Amino acid sequence: MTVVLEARGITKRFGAVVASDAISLDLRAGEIHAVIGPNGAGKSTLIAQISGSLAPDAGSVQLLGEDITALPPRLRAKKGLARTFQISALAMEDTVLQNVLLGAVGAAGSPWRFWRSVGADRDLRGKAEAALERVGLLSEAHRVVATLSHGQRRQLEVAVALTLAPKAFLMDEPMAGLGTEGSQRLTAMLDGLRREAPILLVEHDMDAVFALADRISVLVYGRIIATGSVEEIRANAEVRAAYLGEEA
Ligand SMILES: Nc1ncnc2c1ncn2[C@@H]1O[C@H](COP(=O)(O)OP(=O)(O)OP(=O)(O)O)[C@@H](O)[C@H]1O
Repeated sequence: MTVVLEARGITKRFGAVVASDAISLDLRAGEIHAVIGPNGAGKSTLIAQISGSLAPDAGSVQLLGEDITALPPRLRAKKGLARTFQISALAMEDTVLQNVLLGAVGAAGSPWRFWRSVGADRDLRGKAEAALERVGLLSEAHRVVATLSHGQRRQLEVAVALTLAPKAFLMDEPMAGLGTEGSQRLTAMLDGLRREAPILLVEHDMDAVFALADRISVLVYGRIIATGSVEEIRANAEVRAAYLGEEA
């Protein structure tokens, strides 16, 4: 199976803390690969190094075989590495459609055109509407973002990311703060999204992880102690002791 994204030997120390201890993992076409682990295990630090907001002390990141370790986040995003849910980057006073158009214009590489002519740019508008349809928000296109539910905002963030024609998604706790219904709706949406681009998913909500993940990697003290299917991870004694056990 095609490896889309690969981290090799990612290492990061903060003083005496080894937050990433030679972490290697890959993300393959069509899959959702979840990274789970207790608080402080190093999940956010790992995602930050893959997305480029934090430089590793050692190791490399490859996107479709290209070494992107030295690229800043913006250039990684341009190459198709789409990070969502980090901090909401939505413009709350603008409409749903305007937010997606802004993303589409950014992807087209000419933001200065936005306020003058974007409304007339059919190609961009078509891309924005297709992205909204994909996440189930087309009917809300003219609503102001501030009036959306948290769950709808997450859907909108995915729509903005989709305008980049992503090769891979990095998702950091998409279910955080959502109620049961919102989580279920987002889970259903992410379920289909993996066909467009594979998803590296950091998530505390184990219902969502077990429902979605093709593979799970378990991170404990900066080290991956196991990678496998949902069944393999559930049955793994070391994982149960280190992580799942404490939740039971
Ligand atoms: N900027 C920093 N400076 C110093 N230590 C840090 C820094 N960022 C993270 N750490 C430490 O690195 C370790 C991993 O933290 P990280 O936030 O990556 O874990 P996490 O698995 O994402 O945790 P959580 O599930 O609580 O979000 C922790 O011991 C944390 O205290």
